[in-house]
Amino acid sequence: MAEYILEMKHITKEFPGVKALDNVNLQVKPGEIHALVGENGAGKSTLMNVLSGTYPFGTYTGDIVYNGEECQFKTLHDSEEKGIVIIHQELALIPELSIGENMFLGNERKGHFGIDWDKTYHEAGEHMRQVGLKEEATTLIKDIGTGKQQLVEIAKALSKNVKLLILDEPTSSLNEEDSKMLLDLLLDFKKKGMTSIIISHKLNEISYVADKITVLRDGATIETIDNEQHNIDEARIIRGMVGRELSDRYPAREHNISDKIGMEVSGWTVYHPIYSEKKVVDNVSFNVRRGEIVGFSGLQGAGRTELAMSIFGRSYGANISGELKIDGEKKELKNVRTAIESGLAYVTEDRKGNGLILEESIARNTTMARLEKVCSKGIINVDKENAVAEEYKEKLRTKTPSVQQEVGNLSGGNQQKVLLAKWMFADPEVLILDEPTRGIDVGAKYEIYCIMNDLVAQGKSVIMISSEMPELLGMCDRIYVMNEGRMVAEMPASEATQEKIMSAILQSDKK
Ligand SMILES: Nc1ncnc2c1ncn2[C@@H]1O[C@H](COP(=O)(O)OP(=O)(O)OP(=O)(O)O)[C@@H](O)[C@H]1O
Repeated sequence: MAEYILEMKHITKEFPGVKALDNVNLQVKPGEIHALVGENGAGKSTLMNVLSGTYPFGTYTGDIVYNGEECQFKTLHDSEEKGIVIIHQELALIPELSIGENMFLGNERKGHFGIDWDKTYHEAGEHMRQVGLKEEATTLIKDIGTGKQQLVEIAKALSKNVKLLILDEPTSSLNEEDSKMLLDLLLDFKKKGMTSIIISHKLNEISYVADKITVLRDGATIETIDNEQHNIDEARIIRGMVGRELSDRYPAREHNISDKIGMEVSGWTVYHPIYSEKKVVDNVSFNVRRGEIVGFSGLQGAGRTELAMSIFGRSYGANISGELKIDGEKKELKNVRTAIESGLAYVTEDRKGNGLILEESIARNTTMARLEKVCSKGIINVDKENAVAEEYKEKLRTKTPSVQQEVGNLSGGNQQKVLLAKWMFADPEVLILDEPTRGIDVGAKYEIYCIMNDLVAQGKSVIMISSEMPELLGMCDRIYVMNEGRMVAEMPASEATQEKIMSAILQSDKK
């Protein structure tokens, strides 16, 4: 057998104005789990898109040798035929179709009279068993959580006879339990001889699963570290990624919490927009002071996003009741516009669905929530708009050749930065951040934390919803815990631990 199952040699790929990959090399041995790490915009996704034929042969330079054979993939289908399957950051499943239908979409199991449904569901069931997915193959995708959807994608890859599985940030929207399950599944596949490449910003997960770690920086290969030989710690990976030591993950802050309450919510109840009997948020009360960062912890489905969105101008839910006060004054925020005018901002976890217009420029997306701030006499002052966008580009170190670039062309993490810029420019008094560092590299995370510190230093209030407990513990003054739509605990961050938070959740489950 050849030493390497995959060799990518001298790969260079350019987009207008950006050299996304500059002479990149990657060597992967059969049966290993190979991690690709690097800052946002380093070129990780682009490299995998070259490999999978998403960027066809001819649009890049360099060679791909797979199983000893030189490959010139023109489509995704070409690479799949060789057993190379890529699972993207944003899952490509169709919510209204069943697990089985999704699994064989475009690759249907045919009988004499069209699709053979018995065969479809039988085979789907087999692959679901291989990934430990305990559901019926006829269950609709929209009725299962993200963790299980990710397993469906992997089962789908198995149905295509995958030999080299590529996962682009597979755990970014999974909770800790689902992430662990997925990583253990990869380790299990490895024992059976499968090769995987995994892109992730979660360095603890990389240290846990990866045999080798290749670091990309600014479109170039920096190094490949052997985790088996050296048992790599996170600090070592960070050094490779950002080219310097990052001694502290969370910037220090002078605690200057005022007695004044910035926002107070009492008895907040929200019903599901379609299943009108279902309470998604149940009689929740909380507050955040000026100068304070308050964290919201909980498992997926705890109702935190729904709570935040329903407060933010009734962007979610039906039959919303409860009282909301901003700076002691009772408010009725009937829509997003009144919410923004009342000094509230919500940075969504779903940047594509809710936050950004991908076909628009970075500049327009930055000013969108408060266009009037760059208008004179009702007309947008383009110079002013560009200057604002430039300022935030510098502040957040957004990687782009120009603020005129369409947001859709940015890497995932850089899109997140534009979303943050948009809401910072809105200059809110109360800022709700929903998973603000998802898909963000370690260096940029630090910068986002610094911005949060700046905001509270100016006397604003910040609420952070996060599924990463270390981040909540590292950044917040106070932590609320939600479970199944209810508020189940509140504690000062100084007294909080991961165990205490988990036990509050588990205790409330028993009630
Ligand atoms: N279609 C495109 N048009 C123009 N530029 C692009 C396009 N796709 C990617 N780029 C640019 O190429 C560079 C590499 O992007 P890529 O998505 O590969 O980064 P990444 O390492 O995967 O980042 P992240 O961790 O944020 O997902 C970025 O500067 C990005 O803006």
